Amino acid sequence: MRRDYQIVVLGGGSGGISAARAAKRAGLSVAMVQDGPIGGECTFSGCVPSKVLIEAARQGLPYGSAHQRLKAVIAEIAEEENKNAFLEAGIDVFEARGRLGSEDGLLDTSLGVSLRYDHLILATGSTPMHPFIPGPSERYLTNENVFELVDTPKELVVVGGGAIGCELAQAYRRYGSKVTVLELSERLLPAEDYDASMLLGTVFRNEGIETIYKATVSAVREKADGTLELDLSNGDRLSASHILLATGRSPSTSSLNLEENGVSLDERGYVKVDRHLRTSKNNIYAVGDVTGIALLTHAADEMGRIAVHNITHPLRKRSFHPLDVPIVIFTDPEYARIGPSPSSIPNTSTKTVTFEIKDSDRAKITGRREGFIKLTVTRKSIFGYVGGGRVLSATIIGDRASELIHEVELARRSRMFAGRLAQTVHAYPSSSIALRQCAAKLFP
Ligand SMILES: Cc1cc2nc3c(=O)[nH]c(=O)nc-3n(C[C@H](O)[C@H](O)[C@H](O)COP(=O)(O)OP(=O)(O)OC[C@H]3O[C@@H](n4cnc5c(N)ncnc54)[C@H](O)[C@@H]3O)c2cc1C
Ligand SMILES: NC(=O)c1ccc[n+]([C@@H]2O[C@H](COP(=O)([O-])OP(=O)(O)OC[C@H]3O[C@@H](n4cnc5c(N)ncnc54)[C@H](O)[C@@H]3O)[C@@H](O)[C@H]2O)c1
Repeated sequence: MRRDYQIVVLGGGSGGISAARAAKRAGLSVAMVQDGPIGGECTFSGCVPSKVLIEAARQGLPYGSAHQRLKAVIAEIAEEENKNAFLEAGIDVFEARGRLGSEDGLLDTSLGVSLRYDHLILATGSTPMHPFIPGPSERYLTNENVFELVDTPKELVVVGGGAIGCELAQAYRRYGSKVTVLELSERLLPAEDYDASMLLGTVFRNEGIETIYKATVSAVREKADGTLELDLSNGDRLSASHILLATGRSPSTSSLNLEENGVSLDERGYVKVDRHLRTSKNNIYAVGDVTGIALLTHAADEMGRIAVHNITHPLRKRSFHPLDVPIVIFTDPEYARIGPSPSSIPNTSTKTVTFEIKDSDRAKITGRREGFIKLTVTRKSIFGYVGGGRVLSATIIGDRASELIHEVELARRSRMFAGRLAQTVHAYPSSSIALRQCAAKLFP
């Protein structure tokens, strides 16, 4: 059987949902092919369950109640985003695996139905990367099964001190697990700001989370009582009841017939796209994790809309700008960044001012004193540093960093004079006054 559509979206996670809805809004006939529940990783094994656990731990709930809440929140979101809701919205849904067909413009599905498309949007996401560790691999947890745990792990070893590792290590520690983080690099969040990483390392130590740097697991043995014994690359040994792998992601691009159909992949297997999100094949776009660009839900969501816009407005294309995507890591204190990564900022043509959160009255009131804001500005064309210059980037670690970052994002996006942040009246005693105080340091 064959069906015809203007747009076919392969994958029903954050990127696919956004693309399918945008295509429908644009009045196109659209089908989504999804081999699991609509919502993908974010809803079922990513943002939503992890953030419920983190927030419930912050509120002091016991793990059992947190786990019930996690299930309830997922169910509530799935209630709004499911096959029926999409069908009602006029989006055909095929619950199937899809792959590019041998004929141009054709997607084959495991249901035996082939879908002819004018444009295809790839949104197949990514899966956890599994480093090779000899041992009982069926005992290794990833984000795909860790949220199924109904009891707190007694002794949890988290392999990888990146976004997932840091968020979950802290959450499980707060539920009472003995937690050890193993990180290959010399610090937590190695891609992020050095000082923020040092601060988080101190917070982790104070909370009783052990951190072992420049180390990984080289082998695991399961003892008769079920305990796991871990050999570390530095020669040490650890024992644990559970191991969680959080060592990065692999793109879901194998067995899609992509290269056979002219869609180029990069050396890591991610789909190569140009700034308009078009692949090396004219009528195929890609959005979300599968592009390897910014592995975040809000990035996938934005990419979905941009891809559809570019398909429907070929003469007025929009670009996707990864540097305009905020990064937030929901540790406590929260970490947030907008703009170029700290290591890529040239310090010859920029100025950075830092404000310690402890110096704000809000911090004195709440007692949440840890953290800082770093604001980096660059010269504005013609005006140079007049008016404070142009906002280039910001790093915030501290209470409510996840909220504060968006004000800087707006300033950056609108190429605002940084001084406007210092001129803007902020309510006393809010957390965001700290941002105004930080910007004021541009005018000593
Ligand atoms: C623990 C964790 C916490 C996270 N927390 C956050 C957070 O707080 N904020 C944030 O912004 N991001 C967070 N992320 C990242 C976020 O979850 C992802 O960036 C986002 O879900 C990617 O969306 P996507 O649509 O690209 O892919 P996915 O959500 O993976 O969707 C792709 C879908 O395509 C389906 N699929 C794959 N191949 C095929 C095929 N051949 N046929 C049919 N269907 C197919 C898959 O089953 C999948 O459901 C987190 C991730 C993890 C793991
Ligand atoms: N709050 C959020 O937005 C959020 C939360 C979680 C995840 N995510 C997304 O999910 C993606 C994946 O998260 P992640 O934490 O798996 O990846 P990551 O890239 O953030 O971190 C992986 C970490 O594991 C380390 N590592 C790699 N191999 C190792 C090994 N063999 N032994 C020890 N350490 C090793 C790396 O040095 C790195 O620090 C992130 O890139 C992020 O975009 C976002």
